[in-house]
Amino acid sequence: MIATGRKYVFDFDSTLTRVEALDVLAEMTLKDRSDKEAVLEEIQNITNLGIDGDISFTESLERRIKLLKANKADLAPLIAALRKKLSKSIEENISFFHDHSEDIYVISCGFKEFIDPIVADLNIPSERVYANTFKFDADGNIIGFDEDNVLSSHNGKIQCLKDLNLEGEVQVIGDGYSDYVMREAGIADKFFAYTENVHREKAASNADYVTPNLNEFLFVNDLPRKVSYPKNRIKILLLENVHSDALERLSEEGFSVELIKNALPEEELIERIKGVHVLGIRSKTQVTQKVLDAADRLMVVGAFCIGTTQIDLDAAKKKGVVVFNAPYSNTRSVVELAIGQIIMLKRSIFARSTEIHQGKWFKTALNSQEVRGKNLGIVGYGNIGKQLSVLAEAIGMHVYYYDVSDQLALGNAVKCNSLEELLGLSDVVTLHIDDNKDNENFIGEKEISQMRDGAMLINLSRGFVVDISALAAALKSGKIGGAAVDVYPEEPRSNGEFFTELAGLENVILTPHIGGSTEEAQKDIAEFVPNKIMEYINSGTTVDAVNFPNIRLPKQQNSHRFLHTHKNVPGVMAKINEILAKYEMNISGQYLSTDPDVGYVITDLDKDYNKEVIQELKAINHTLKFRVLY
Ligand SMILES: NC(=O)c1ccc[n+]([C@@H]2O[C@H](COP(=O)([O-])OP(=O)(O)OC[C@H]3O[C@@H](n4cnc5c(N)ncnc54)[C@H](O)[C@@H]3O)[C@@H](O)[C@H]2O)c1
Ligand SMILES: O=C(O)CC[C@@H](O)C(=O)O
Repeated sequence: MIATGRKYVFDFDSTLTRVEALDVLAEMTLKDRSDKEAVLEEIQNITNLGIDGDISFTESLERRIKLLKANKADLAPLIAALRKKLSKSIEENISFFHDHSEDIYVISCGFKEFIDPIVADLNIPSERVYANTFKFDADGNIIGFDEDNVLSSHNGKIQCLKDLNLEGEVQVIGDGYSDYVMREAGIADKFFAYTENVHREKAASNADYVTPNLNEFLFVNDLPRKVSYPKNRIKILLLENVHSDALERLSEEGFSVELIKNALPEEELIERIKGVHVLGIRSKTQVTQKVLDAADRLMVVGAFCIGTTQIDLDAAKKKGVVVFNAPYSNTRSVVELAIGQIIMLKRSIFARSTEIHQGKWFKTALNSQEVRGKNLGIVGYGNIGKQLSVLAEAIGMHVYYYDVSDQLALGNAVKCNSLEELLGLSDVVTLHIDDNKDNENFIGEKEISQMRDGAMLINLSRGFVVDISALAAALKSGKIGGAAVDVYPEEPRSNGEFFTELAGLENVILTPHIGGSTEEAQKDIAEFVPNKIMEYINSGTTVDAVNFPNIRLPKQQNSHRFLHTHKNVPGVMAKINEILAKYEMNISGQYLSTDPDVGYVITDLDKDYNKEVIQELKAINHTLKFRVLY
């Protein structure tokens, strides 16, 4: 795999290190000066002008050294600071520098006095470091640089590389235009614009290849590297305006993330899903069988909400696509809204408020009651229902609940054995059943007729749960005294026009599916779901996946991890182990999790093995997905 005769020429500042060394030196030497910020800005401007070739490099160097007012004594702390500033992916791939030491050169317009000790840690000896050197006065003050060094002159890197007369393919890796010029002059064969620390447009637009980190560079060159698959190659598409923290978190991890404000219709999603590894959605995007069929790379769907019926979970599983959601992040937000709505409905507040908006004063106690001592009927005693139960009791309500599954009563809440019983008892009925499609028209004409006259209805669960026409009729007739509705059978994909039969009816609070739309909930979701996604991508862990066998995996210890997802049919596990045995793999751990449809086998192995084993494992009948992690 190792290409013979290839030479790698690295830039130093902002490539091997995350910083420009002279900027760091300036921070040190100027730290007690009142004009520090202004001088620092000037130095940085001059640095950038020099890097982009907008002023001659010699001029940039002269001007910066004058402003720096540095001394020999400043170099030791500078070196100590730079040691801590190696670029992240350079640090991760130290073994590349050790294994290829003979073929690696540093050509920098920085200074050997600080570059040599830093790159020595990377096993690059001083004789393969080409850089400027300082001039000092008798007191050790830095007063200039060796002007005879080609690297102190404009485009000096060209001459330096020419003089080296390297054999074989020469690849230059650097962040600046001054690195590209070696390729432009025809002395280097390839220029990789290195953007891990800074993206310089002039360098990137001319590059043969833009590499966001060393892992990508090594991947492209098919060289051994720290990670099996560079994270920048993992494409994440986030829809429906999920909180920007999610974008930040996933981008910081190194993934390539795109954010779109709206949900996409099926045809558009089918186009956009190609090449996407992770899809992030909320409640509006339908991830159908057709979408999943079009998804050629999809590994994970993150539902940035509670509900997951918008996703064909079964089809996803059969394709080895894992789905995560955020089951608790917005629970409290929904509960608080429900409490507010119960009070607002019982006091007819929206009717009174609307009148004043229309210029009408109507002070009355008509249809205005306290909630204290009233009966609240909670249908669906799950995460939301239970929390609401506790808060409603705290404001003096009597709580009754009904759930299809056996749920323990909290506080003094009383369990009802049937929906009819609950409906007949409640002054306010609030729906918190799950988004199971069997719950369609769960509350219709019949159920409404079983409610107390003048009782209120709240729906914060799913739109299809209530027959809207039946509700509208009951509100008009006065059978129902008021309603709060947050969810609708049909909801638009993006903000704009919307119409419902309930619009304009008195004592009806209508909200656009915002039960979980609080800053707190969205921020929490933007942490919870990306963490699940990253855990799965980085380690294979599927804890809390909603459609997949759940398994928490131990940390990989200096091993490669094979993750094999297959249809749960007899013989696959045996076949996997037969192949591992055939290749005499040294297994350090093996984990299995299954459900009736899918088997998920994870094997940790010694790093040295015949790579043909991968092809054989992928070719096993009934394999749904296979990947290697390291
Ligand atoms: N409006 C919003 O913005 C918003 C925000 C969050 C959640 N939700 C929705 O709220 C609902 C509840 O969320 P949760 O986190 O409490 O869910 P959950 O799964 O914890 O609880 C749902 C409960 O409903 C029960 N249930 C299901 N069908 C039932 C039926 N027919 N009769 C009686 N009980 C039934 C279940 O057994 C379960 O205990 C979900 O539909 C969710 O999508 C809406
Ligand atoms: O934020 C959303 O789009 C959905 C909110 C809510 O219905 C949920 O399922 O969590």
